[in-house]
Amino acid sequence: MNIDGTATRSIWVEADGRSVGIFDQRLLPWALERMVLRSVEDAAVAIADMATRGAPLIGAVAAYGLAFGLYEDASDAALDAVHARLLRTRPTAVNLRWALDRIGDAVRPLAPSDRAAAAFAEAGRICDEDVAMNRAIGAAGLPIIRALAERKGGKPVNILTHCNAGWLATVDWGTATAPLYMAHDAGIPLHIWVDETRPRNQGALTTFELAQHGVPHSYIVDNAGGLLMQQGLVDMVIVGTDRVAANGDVCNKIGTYLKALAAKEHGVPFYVALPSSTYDPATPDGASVPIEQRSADEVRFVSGTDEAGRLAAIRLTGSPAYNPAFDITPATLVTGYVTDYGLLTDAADLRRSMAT
Ligand SMILES: CSC[C@H]1O[C@H](OP(=O)(O)O)[C@H](O)[C@@H]1O
Repeated sequence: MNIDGTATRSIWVEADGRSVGIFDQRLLPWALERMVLRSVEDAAVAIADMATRGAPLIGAVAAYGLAFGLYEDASDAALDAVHARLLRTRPTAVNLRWALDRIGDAVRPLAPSDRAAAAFAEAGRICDEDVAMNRAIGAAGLPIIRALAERKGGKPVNILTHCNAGWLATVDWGTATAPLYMAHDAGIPLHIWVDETRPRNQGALTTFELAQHGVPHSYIVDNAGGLLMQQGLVDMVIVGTDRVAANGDVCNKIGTYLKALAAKEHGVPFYVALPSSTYDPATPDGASVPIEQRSADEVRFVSGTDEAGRLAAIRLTGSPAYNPAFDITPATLVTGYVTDYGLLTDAADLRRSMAT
């Protein structure tokens, strides 16, 4: 997508051909700073601290991280150790394991001297395929929005989204946002309600993306969605996901479940956008997904950037805090899964289409 009219991805190969660049998402949307990742630790710390984030993107960064490790030591033991180090960074998004396993499977049969370059190339393919999957998700979601627009007879379609499942969370396009960008580009009038998504406020990243693309939107507090649905101001909800279990349960950013409950109550269709790399047939149900517990300080402090673009934090309370980063939306609350295989309706449909 674009920043100030210049096309960019969220991750790119640097000129040396063996390091990668990313945006430091802790500083967005106020400061646009790039970071170069050259080592396993660079990649691991960037993922754990959420300098880079979003299920598909952390998979891509981890894939390059594994290649960085192999440049240092391409033995079987090093491969296993680096795989384990990167896997420990964040537990919930299945894309991380998916990408690490894919690189491991691709290079293990090779001679150690060939492994690093092969891993780096495979990480590039993961990135390119992610872009293609997100484009396909956009194409699958576009008819849903077009149908709503026809029903509204030219009035803007109001769509609520939670967290950032945009191009910053993927390699390009985004999952939940791909249909929004395609609908906007097709001339369909849209207005997006963007949940702020405490405590990390990924909604601010979504506003940055939508503003850059010229998509009308409003930033709302996390608790506003219920009222807006009650008042008929939401035509559909679309969110991304970090893992979809075999039974169709959806793990996504904390707060998603409440939006799904409100949507069910008010008859608002609730869609989940995912690439096949986020479907995990090995996890039977939502209760089996490991929910990341992040630092209590993410709740106790509000973080942002100061006038100079430096990270700054304001303390809200000294009390103990609890910070589960994700929740589970049961499959029964999901209207449909917008995927690179098209619009899928239930767990059986997911299994048939996506399981390899
Ligand atoms: C398309 S990304 C899915 C997902 O990633 C986000 O999590 P985080 O910001 O913690 O990495 C969020 O749950 C998005 O919906």
